[in-house]
Amino acid sequence: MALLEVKNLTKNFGGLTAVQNINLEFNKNELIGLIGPNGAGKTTLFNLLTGVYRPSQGEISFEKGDKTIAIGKRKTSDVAELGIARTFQNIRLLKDMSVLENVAVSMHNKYGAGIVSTFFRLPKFYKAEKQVTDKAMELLKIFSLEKVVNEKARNLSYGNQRRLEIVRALATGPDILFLDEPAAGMNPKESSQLTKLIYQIQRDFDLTIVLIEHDMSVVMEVCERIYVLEYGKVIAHGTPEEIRNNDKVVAAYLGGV
Ligand SMILES: Nc1ncnc2c1ncn2[C@@H]1O[C@H](COP(=O)(O)OP(=O)(O)OP(=O)(O)O)[C@@H](O)[C@H]1O
Repeated sequence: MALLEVKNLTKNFGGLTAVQNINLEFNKNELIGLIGPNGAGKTTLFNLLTGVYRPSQGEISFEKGDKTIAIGKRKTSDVAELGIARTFQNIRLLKDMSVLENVAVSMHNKYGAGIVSTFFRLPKFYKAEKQVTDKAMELLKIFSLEKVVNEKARNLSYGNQRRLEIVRALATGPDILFLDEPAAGMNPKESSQLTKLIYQIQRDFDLTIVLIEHDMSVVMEVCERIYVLEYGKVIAHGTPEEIRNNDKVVAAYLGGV
């Protein structure tokens, strides 16, 4: 059974159909690429899968324990709490908070000590605080951000801001992580380091990762399966090898690469 399954998903914006009758499946522990030309509907699909947009038609179901949960009508915060995390194309950090605070805020729900113990600073509060800090530091180390924990997020380099975004998403303890162009704006060295990290965290954290990425070297190197979108429709899916040799894909997207 797939971890997340999409059936006949459609999203209309007025007269424009951004996502049209899409069917797809993401399995547990898979690293999946989502590619396609500009305007193909990739971000709209992410927004549908994470509760930002309501589908015009179709179903999204998520397996949680032994339950199948319909995502289509849930709020973003509910979807996140179920174990579906994401990053955004345009970085969305708490820019005036420190790196550590950015991660701690993401973890808040998971390790929250409750309003009473927080207010009266009961032992439970300090225990929860320490748990949050330890866990945040552990994650920040994986992304080589441990030396900048006290910096304001706005002062980080662009590459580090992108990495912090991923740490914040990971800090929510997701089952599935959607990364919207994580290597955008990075230089080739940063992008290659990030590729290795994505590969590593998918394995170490037992995660399903779905990646939108224009950098073909990243997608082809790490993804086990790839879906290709064009004009809101899935025009191909398969292994990197199959996608590389698919005539429709070459014509639509890879031709110029
Ligand atoms: N909120 C919205 N209102 C109206 N049209 C929208 C909205 N969001 C997206 N669209 C349109 O839907 C289509 C798909 O856009 P989307 O951003 O999902 O594509 P994309 O594949 O992510 O593109 P890119 O690679 O450039 O980010 C585009 O024609 C876009 O203009």
